[in-house]
Amino acid sequence: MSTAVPIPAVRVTNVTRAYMVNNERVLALRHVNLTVEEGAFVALMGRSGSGKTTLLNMIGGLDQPTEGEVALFGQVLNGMDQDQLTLLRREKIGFIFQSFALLPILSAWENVEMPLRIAGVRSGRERRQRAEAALALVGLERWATHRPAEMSGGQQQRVAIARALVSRPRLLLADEPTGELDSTTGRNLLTLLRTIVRTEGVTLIMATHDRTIFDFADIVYQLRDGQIVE
Ligand SMILES: Nc1ncnc2c1ncn2[C@@H]1O[C@H](COP(=O)(O)OP(=O)(O)OP(=O)(O)O)[C@@H](O)[C@H]1O
Repeated sequence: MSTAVPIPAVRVTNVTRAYMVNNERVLALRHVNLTVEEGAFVALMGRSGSGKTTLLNMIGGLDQPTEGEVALFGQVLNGMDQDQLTLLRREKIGFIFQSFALLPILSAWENVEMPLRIAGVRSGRERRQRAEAALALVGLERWATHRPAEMSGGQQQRVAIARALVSRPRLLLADEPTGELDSTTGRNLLTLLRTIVRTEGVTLIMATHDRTIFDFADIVYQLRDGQIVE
């Protein structure tokens, strides 16, 4: 009798990424192996330039490995064309950035519904309801009609989290999401993200150099010079 082994959310196998800089080969990642189980909150810690963003970009299908393989939920990304990668990102991944990346002329709910517009959800009513539900998840239901400039940094990042969640992705990728927040707001945001991982069953991979992550993540991997060292 065979026991079913769960398929991990992310499997990175022997990934190397080389860039050419002034005719020199720079290795942003060197033979990285990483498995992330579904529903886990995993942090990638390391100094600036250690390869965190490059690794997140590989996992999100935004960049291709020079060597090695990346698989999401058992689907190998290598060899997919841009259309397939775009579809995979749209359906499976929510992205959160350090700079929030909200559109300033749109209200909170209009920012949050944008991925649904892009994905072709026709019904305005459905988009609105889903955007409001995502805003409620981050505690901003009363801020739906406000524009980013009327909100604090922490609130703007929560809008960005709602936007990342509105398509109900199975994987969230966050690059330094607390980088522009003061430490109390940063801790509140990490608490919220951990709650979302638990209640929504989503998998979260976060790049950070903020050491408070040790209080929140299930597993913290250290990157140094393009390698996972512990
Ligand atoms: N597009 C690129 N072209 C050339 N070199 C790059 C490129 N992207 C990254 N690198 C190099 O790869 C290495 C890893 O960069 P990466 O941005 O992944 O690090 P990081 O840990 O995310 O840093 P930070 O915290 O500053 O974002 C660095 O040496 C960087 O200069």
